[in-house]
Amino acid sequence: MVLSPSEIAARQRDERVDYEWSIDDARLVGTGGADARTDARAARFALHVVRDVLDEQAEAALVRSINAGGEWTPSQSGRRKQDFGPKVGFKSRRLSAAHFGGFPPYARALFERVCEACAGLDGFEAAEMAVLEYEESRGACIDYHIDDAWVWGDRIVIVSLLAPCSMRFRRGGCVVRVQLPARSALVISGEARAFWEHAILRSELRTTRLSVTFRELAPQLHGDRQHARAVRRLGELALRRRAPATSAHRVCGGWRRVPAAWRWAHAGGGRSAVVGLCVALTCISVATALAKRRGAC
Ligand SMILES: O=C(O)CCC(=O)C(=O)O
Ligand SMILES: [Fe+2]
Repeated sequence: MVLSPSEIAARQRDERVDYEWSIDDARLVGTGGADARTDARAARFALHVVRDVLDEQAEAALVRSINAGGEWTPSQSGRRKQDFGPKVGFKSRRLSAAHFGGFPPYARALFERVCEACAGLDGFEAAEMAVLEYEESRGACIDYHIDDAWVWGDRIVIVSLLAPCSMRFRRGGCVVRVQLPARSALVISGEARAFWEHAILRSELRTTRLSVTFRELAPQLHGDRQHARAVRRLGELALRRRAPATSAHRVCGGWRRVPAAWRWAHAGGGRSAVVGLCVALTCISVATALAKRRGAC
């Protein structure tokens, strides 16, 4: 069923919240709407929210880097995004990293800070970093969804910037509301990741908020021959390995910051360049030989 924006807004207004997720003691607090059915659904719901992974100064610097370093593109439901990761064909279930040039320079410090602050991120290899902007004047929001599990792994890490918001989780009619303060990190994994849809309602955003989401690849992609190249390239260029001294921009730059000629060569133009050069050299030698012969005559 496809709902119009006004129908979605009406449903969102009517939605009852059964539980609030209490950040500081990591448990659900019933709001009075809960009953035995919702209790059973919520029994194994768990999240990890960590306050103040950044201080205000670090947050301001990060927002400056985001705005200075990347190009915003319009996304759904009034959001704008900057996406660093593979191209994902959601219908075809194909992944390509041919144009992936790495995360922007600020990503490494942020990722390391988040890994230090949050438990349970051992072995997390970020394959995508997505920055979203929710501007309240555009009525930005994100509708209920579950992040695609064929491409993304169990853990999703979201850093909230500039404004607090609440994210709702829903499963079979049971709704949990989670407060996300600015500068906090949220790790969605386990049941909350696999079975609960999440959303941010229009009505629960008062001022502009940014979020930075890190995703790891689904484990089955690592053994999938069809995606072997893409997986290797993501592993080499995202965050995991240190940049070789001569090509720091490959890890940290992203295509926009790389000189056009380099970008072209690495995007597949290199082979054509070699062929072009060979043709040109052959033409020059033929022309020179002809000229010599003419001179000799
Ligand atoms: O912006 C957020 O906090 C949530 C983003 C999200 O759920 C998504 O991109 O799938
Ligand atoms: Fe999501």
